[in-house]
Amino acid sequence: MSLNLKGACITDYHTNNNNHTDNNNNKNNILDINQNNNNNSRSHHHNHHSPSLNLISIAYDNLGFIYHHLFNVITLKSGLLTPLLISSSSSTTTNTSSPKIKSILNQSIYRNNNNNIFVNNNNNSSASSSKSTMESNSSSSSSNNNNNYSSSQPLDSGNQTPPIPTTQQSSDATHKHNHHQHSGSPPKQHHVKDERPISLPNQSSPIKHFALDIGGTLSKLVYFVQNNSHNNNNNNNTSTSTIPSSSTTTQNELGGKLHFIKFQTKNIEDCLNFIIDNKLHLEDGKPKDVRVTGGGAYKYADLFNEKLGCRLIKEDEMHCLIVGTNFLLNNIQRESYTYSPTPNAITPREFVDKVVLQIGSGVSVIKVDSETSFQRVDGTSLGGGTFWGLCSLLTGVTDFDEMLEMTKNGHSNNVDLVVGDIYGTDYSKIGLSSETIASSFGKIIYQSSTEQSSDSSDGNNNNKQQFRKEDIAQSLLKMVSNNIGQIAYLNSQRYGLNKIYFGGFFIRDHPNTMQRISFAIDFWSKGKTKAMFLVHDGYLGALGAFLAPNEVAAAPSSPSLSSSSNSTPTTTSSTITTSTTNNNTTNSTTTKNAHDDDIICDCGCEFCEGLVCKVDLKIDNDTPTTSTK
Ligand SMILES: Nc1ncnc2c1ncn2[C@@H]1O[C@H](COP(=O)(O)OP(=O)(O)OP(=O)(O)O)[C@@H](O)[C@H]1O
Ligand SMILES: CC(C)(CO)[C@@H](O)C(=O)NCCC(=O)O
Repeated sequence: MSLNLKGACITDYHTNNNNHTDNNNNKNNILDINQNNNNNSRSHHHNHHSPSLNLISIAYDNLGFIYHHLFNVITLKSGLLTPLLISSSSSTTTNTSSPKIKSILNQSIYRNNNNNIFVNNNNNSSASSSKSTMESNSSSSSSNNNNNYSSSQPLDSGNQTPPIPTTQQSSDATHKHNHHQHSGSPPKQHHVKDERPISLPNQSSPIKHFALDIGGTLSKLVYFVQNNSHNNNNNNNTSTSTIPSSSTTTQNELGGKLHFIKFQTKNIEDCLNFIIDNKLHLEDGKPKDVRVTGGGAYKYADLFNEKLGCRLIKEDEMHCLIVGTNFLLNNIQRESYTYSPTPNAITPREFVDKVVLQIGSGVSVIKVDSETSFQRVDGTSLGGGTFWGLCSLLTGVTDFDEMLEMTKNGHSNNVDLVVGDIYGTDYSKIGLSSETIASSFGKIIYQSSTEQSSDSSDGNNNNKQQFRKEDIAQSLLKMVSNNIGQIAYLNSQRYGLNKIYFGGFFIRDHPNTMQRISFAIDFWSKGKTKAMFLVHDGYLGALGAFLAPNEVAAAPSSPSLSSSSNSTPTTTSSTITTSTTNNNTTNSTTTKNAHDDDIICDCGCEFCEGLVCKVDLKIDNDTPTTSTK
């Protein structure tokens, strides 16, 4: 199947109506100041969040097959696009009287935590709040449990129709793997539909290596699978049950895919077993070098050597992060998107100075000056690990996906102290609405002490049980995301940059998370700074390590990144600046700028829509890089 994505240049991803998404929240968060503050430009910006634009963003959704079908069916074929665009720019209200439009507005597109997309009809709710939508998601998805990928799924299953996932579905390979641990020997087949692969249709030479980013929480693996000629252009589930060995790839087989999978770092053995089972580490039966970034490159170097017999080549984390980010922005047309729909939210063709925030366990803030130069300028320990850890402590839930589900059904104002609780009204003089969060979790002690004075028999603080897990989870998510948003904004101001890219597994396209961060940036910058998200947000570093042999920068206008970055992990105050050289690495060539032509996926994989890299990666695995330690 050939997919011509011509014209689909807007890469907004928006899952719901912003005016509705935070239905429970928008009365009590820091960002709602502007709703009551006429002086704030965000009230204007809110107009962009009209249902019509949400629809446009749905229509332009960059995340897969639903985009394609919805866009064609709803907008192009029905001719709805133009009227809706006009409506969105000229009015804050949308004529929703048409049954067709009504049904579309009640339809939400979701990309769940497994990066799969599905449509949900909220026909019973004209105000399709996140809560009601996600509730119906749960029910719709549970009815589709049979469609889950299982660990018996063939590894190279890129030609399959995407499943309708469950919202509770575990998304990392560890869980899948653990199901089989009792057997003593790990299964040879693993769940690998974890993240969306990137198609490399023009890849002409074999890629023999793989790379890892071993972080404090998750270990991310990137590997290449050459297209199997007899699987090509074939949508049925007949792929081989194991990854074709890299040593079996030949120059005759054009094209292939980059695959992405993650494991919990605390179960690093799972990752090693996956590599061993699929012989990723062997070439002609002999162990080859493996490129690893993240703290685990240091911590687990010996383990890799012992278990795989491989030499571990350490790649600098910040360096890989920026290499991976730049590569994606340069080469994957549909990689970046904004949560808030704006007309110019397209993947930039030219390099833009930017701030990149990596939200992993902790947060790194990196100022990127050019293709070849960057600095880590800030960081905070209040990151994804904070949310996960505190949420687990306070709610007893340990699964990250379950936590995020809980946030959707929470009312954080039950635990957060808002301005109205303190003032009894707005504090409009300084622009604070009564519903602005004055103190995250500030209401807990207030309510606890009130309770205690009336019932002092509870000496074990059991009265805290009155707080719902969902409310706590939502409050935590807001607290961490608002804080990250504020730090991001302040750093963008510090350097006069108006684009902030967010990476790291904390994001994972989660609507509430993106909404909080986007609103924070939007609010503080009065709409001038954009929060951008990336489809492969969790894999930036791993991809950077994968590209490290030659660090291909695909756009001909851009020089190849040649790094001389510091080889030691950075601290908050430290700076890494890559040297600026315009020398393309000898073997690093590009065939075309990915943006020059329409993106046509010819591999038959619906997952590849818009995630096609036209570059022919000439990676010389034998050439050591400057970042090799
Ligand atoms: N399935 C999941 N399991 C665990 N954490 C998840 C999951 N999905 C998302 N997360 C979030 O992602 C965070 C980890 O993100 P990421 O993998 O980017 O960081 P890391 O590389 O492990 O950390 P660091 O870069 O700080 O060493 C977790 O702290 C959690 O907030
Ligand atoms: C330590 C790293 C770089 C490891 O990825 C990350 O977790 C981080 O940036 N933490 C924040 C540390 C700080 O700057 O306060």
